[in-house]
Amino acid sequence: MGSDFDLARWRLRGTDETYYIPDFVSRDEEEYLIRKIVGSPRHKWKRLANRRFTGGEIINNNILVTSDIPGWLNQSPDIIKRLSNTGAYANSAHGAPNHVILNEYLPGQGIMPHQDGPTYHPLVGTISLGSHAVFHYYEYKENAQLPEPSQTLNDSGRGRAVNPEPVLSVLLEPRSLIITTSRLYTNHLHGIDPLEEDSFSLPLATDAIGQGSSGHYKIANVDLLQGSEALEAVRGGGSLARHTRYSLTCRDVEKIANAKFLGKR
Ligand SMILES: O=C(O)CCC(=O)C(=O)O
Ligand SMILES: [Fe+2]
Repeated sequence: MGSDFDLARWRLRGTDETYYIPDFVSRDEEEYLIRKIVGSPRHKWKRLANRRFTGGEIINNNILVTSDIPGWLNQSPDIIKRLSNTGAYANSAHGAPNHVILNEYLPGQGIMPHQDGPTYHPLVGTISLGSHAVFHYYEYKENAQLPEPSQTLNDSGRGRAVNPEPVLSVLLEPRSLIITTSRLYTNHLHGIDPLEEDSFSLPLATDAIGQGSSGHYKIANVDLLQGSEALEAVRGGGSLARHTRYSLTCRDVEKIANAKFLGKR
């Protein structure tokens, strides 16, 4: 993937802020990366519920203490370089991700709708390995400031009610990359439902009239899907069983501290 990568080609219809790139890593690379993830020393990851972190620790004032991206992510294959070659990180402070969060999901596990917050340049690249997921983006309810604890997500969204109907849903195939930027990053939330399988509904006949092949499918990237199983499930109103999924979420932390200086405090 050279630096002439055509990012615009992968933009999701109807958005200015989301790019879905299927087969961002090959099957061999996927297998290699999963092997490295599963075999990497657990003490190197900061653990939080079903999430593991690498690539440095963020301390309370939004500073990355060390940049510690493991060799299997930035050597061969050099996923970090491949991400920066998409051009998506061109305007971020370092022009490339310097922080990676690894999430691990068993079938039936998801992640509550949340925002990633202001620590990062407002752009995240998410690589899916091992299984698909359906990623939903949500918006806050207009003028709603009432506390709704069941829908309170993280500090950035505390007390704001969320519209439970997603504004955008994307099927993330294994080996794909999704890039979320700008308003969808800063104003919306994102999450994955805790399901063992994802079911897809057919578009209503009335909706489909004049809408072309992808008309009103709930899955916004139906035109960009590569796998026949995924296409069949979405187009045919079928379902896809989830397997263990690993996601690598790659961001640019804007302020990097001098680790030695911090250590002496
Ligand atoms: O696993 C994913 O695809 C999403 C993870 C996520 O939203 C996060 O780490 O902030
Ligand atoms: Fe997130």
